[in-house]
Amino acid sequence: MELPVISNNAPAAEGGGCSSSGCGTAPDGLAHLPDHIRAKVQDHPCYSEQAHHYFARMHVAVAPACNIQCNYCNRKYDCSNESRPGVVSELLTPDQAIKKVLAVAAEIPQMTVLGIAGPGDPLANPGRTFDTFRQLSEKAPDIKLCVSTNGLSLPEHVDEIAKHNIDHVTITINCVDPEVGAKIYPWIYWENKRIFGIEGARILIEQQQKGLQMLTDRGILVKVNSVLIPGVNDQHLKEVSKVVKEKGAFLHNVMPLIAEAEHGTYYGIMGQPEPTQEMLQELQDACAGDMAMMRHCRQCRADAVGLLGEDRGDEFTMDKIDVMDVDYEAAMVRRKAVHDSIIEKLEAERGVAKPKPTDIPEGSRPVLMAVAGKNGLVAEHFGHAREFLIYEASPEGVRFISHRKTELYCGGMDACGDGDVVEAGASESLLDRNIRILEGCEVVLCSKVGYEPWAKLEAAGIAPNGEHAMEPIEDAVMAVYKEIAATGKLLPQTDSLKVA
Ligand SMILES: C[S@@+](CC[C@H](N)C(=O)[O-])C[C@H]1O[C@@H](n2cnc3c(N)ncnc32)[C@H](O)[C@@H]1O
Ligand code: SF4
Repeated sequence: MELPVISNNAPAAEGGGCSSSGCGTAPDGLAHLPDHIRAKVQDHPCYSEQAHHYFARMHVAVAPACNIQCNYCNRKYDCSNESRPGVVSELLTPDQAIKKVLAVAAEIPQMTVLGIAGPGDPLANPGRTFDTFRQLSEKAPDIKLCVSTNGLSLPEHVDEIAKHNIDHVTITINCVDPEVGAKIYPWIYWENKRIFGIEGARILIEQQQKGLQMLTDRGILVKVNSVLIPGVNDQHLKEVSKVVKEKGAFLHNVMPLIAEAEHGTYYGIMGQPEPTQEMLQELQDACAGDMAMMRHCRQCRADAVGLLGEDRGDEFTMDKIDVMDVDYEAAMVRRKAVHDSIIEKLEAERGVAKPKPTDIPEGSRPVLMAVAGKNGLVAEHFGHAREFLIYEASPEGVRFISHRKTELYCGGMDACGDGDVVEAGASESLLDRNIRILEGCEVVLCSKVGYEPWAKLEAAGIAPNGEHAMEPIEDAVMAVYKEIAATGKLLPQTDSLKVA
């Protein structure tokens, strides 16, 4: 069954959907979806860019084992500051997981989605995984269920997935060519033996493609994750996007490889380079012609809790949960009220198709802006932001590009830049590093910024802007773009931008 695709890719073709607020169609591209599909994605923070500002997710780490080895994965390494896939602090039994989900859902009513994504492969631990799903579908029917898998055992579990009403499945597909696969997967465990190299990759690819087809035939939404590995599959992922789209995948999430040597992965140890921001965006744009792309993935831990981009896992460790008194029946009433009010707001936003901006001169160049945002608003102090959302403003409108992670650089009471600046290393302060991370952006929008970061941002050619605090992000970005356009600095002959 061919599923309709979320049109969250921009620049949009004429008449196409677009996430941009200025391209003449509804933001987030959900408006054109059939009602039953929209209902599945509009409150799912991974499937809808708009929803991720408001709705939270959680993962429970019930699945320790894996049936393949990826050259980028080492599930053993944990560190409280570490937020990346496969890493967990506490492995849970299914019963503990249920307790935790009910406690978190009662505490965070906007938590709509429960995923099992490891720390190994959920389908290599089917007993623990499906026990968790079975209990949850009985005890918390208002929570959407998701599973992430490498796909090796997917075909044999599709019926069970359907039985538990799991209508969102993520498959990691890094290649459709076994020769490429052999460079990513040293071995798989298949029919009680280890199979190495090209033969192992061939079986894995076959199983992934078969599982994908079986899911989409049943109308289950599939997101495909692909890890972008420079020099290994960077030239190949466009083909992957095309193939999975043909099989009915709903969304493609191309994620950057994380390959730090201290994580102890094969790639990390071998010095395999990670992709740059530009490589990632270029590839996402290239694949966008074939299907809808996810650009807001935060590559969560296997026990993440909260909005994408935040991790509240420390508030919900089992020792804390064990002493919580949860009345889930009562919580469900509150959860429904919160859910419905957010959906109402999102529907109202979607109903207002913003026209293409008229007061931007023809031929104006696009501008990248970094936003310290929260809940869809320009809401964070520059010094408090742990990530910046990157938007592109152009004559077509505003589109979300990506996020960039930063670190709290201010150790003082006032994190707006007036406290003690923490050193990142011998040669660079965290503030300097954060500013380097924002390279390529010409404006930073935040609710407040201190004197020191202000001066350093300006020196780096990035205009700090605190004029749009608490405004909706896309409106604020467009307002600043128009201000810049009015100065005439966006036309082709202009060299550098300086906002007055
Ligand atoms: C930890 S896995 C768990 C689910 C399942 N085992 C799988 O691989 O799909 C979740 C996602 O993180 C990705 N991932 C794991 N380690 C990574 C790394 N070092 N860099 C980028 N992505 C990584 C996986 O490819 C997968 O898409
Ligand atoms: S399939 Fe998932 S859990 Fe297994 S090695 Fe690969 S990334 Fe790690």
